[in-house]
Amino acid sequence: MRIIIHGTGAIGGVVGAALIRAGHEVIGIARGRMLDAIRDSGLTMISPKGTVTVDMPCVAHPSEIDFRPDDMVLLCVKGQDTDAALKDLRAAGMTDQPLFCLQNGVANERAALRYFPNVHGVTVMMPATYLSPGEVITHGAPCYGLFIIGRCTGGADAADAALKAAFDPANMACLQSDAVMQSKYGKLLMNLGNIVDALLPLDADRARFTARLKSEAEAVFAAAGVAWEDMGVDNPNRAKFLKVVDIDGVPRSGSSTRQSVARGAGSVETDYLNGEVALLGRLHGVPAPLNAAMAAVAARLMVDGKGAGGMTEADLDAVFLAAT
Ligand SMILES: NC(=O)C1=CN([C@@H]2O[C@H](COP(=O)(O)OP(=O)(O)OC[C@H]3O[C@@H](n4cnc5c(N)ncnc54)[C@H](OP(=O)(O)O)[C@@H]3O)[C@@H](O)[C@H]2O)C=CC1
Ligand SMILES: CC(C)(CO)C(=O)C(=O)O
Repeated sequence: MRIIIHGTGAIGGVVGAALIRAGHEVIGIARGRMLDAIRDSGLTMISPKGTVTVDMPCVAHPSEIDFRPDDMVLLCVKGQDTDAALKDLRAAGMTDQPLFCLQNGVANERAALRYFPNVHGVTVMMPATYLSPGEVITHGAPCYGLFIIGRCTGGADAADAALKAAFDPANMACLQSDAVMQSKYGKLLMNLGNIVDALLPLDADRARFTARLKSEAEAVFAAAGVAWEDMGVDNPNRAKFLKVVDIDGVPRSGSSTRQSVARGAGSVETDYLNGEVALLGRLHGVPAPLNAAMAAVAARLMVDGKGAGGMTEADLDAVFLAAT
């Protein structure tokens, strides 16, 4: 089995490095300074277990890969980059190989089913950061991360068993689920605070904002008949496999959305997180003004090109007040 990782940032980088360390054949698809750095000096992964550097064969585009029947593809780009990545994979010759979406949100699997028949969801519980080109970190212990996997349409099959067999010995706890999208909807509730984390200074009180976004989303899910599994700290598998621990000298740098803003990535995933709630609300006639407002604020942030932490709690209070 060969494992192709599309998007070697925080998640793809840690997963790729861990799989290579465990002896797997991995090919990364990377771009920009990350691609140059990996080609020049390898990929360095920092974790609570220490620092390792691996050689990761990388290509700049799927068209450079001769797809084989025994390939599996791990999609690790942010939601806003999914459609382009999927089209590139199809044009490059990928057909019915298993595609695993290691992504937040619930829209990626549906997008992938438009192009491919063999689509699997992955709920990613891993506090990872793209530190600099060629360098990623996970603050997860005792495992680097916890992954819930299964066919996105329900059930689990031989491809899920094969991914589990690769992940578990690579210190990435992997649990098969017959209803993986339920855990992904539960994870989505946690990610509604990503944009709040990106907007506010690090010492601000985020909880009162994220609680309101979450409760609005729960009402939308109820109206839409969406079942979800709580993936928060009370989830029994969290305590067993994954704690966020300190690593000397490298503080956890915030949510994946904050990381995008801080890195000047030029786009954020909010339309596929809070925007998913706004979409579902509109489809089911349930208002979701707070989540819709967060998607709009994120879009504005990209236009204005402002950095992370540039909004005060009072600014955000005003946005919430205007939205309701
Ligand atoms: N980071 C975390 O702690 C967690 C993240 N997640 C989820 O995992 C997913 C991945 O997030 P994360 O790893 O943080 O994101 P990153 O931005 O760190 O990594 C994504 C990488 O994919 C690259 N990329 C995007 N499109 C292409 C393309 N067409 N060709 C080649 N490379 C491409 C990006 O390049 P560029 O930088 O140039 O855009 C970037 O290097 C997201 O859905 C996120 O929400 C889930 C749990 C935790
Ligand atoms: C839950 C959280 C915030 C963990 O880092 C995450 O999933 C993300 O950063 O996108």
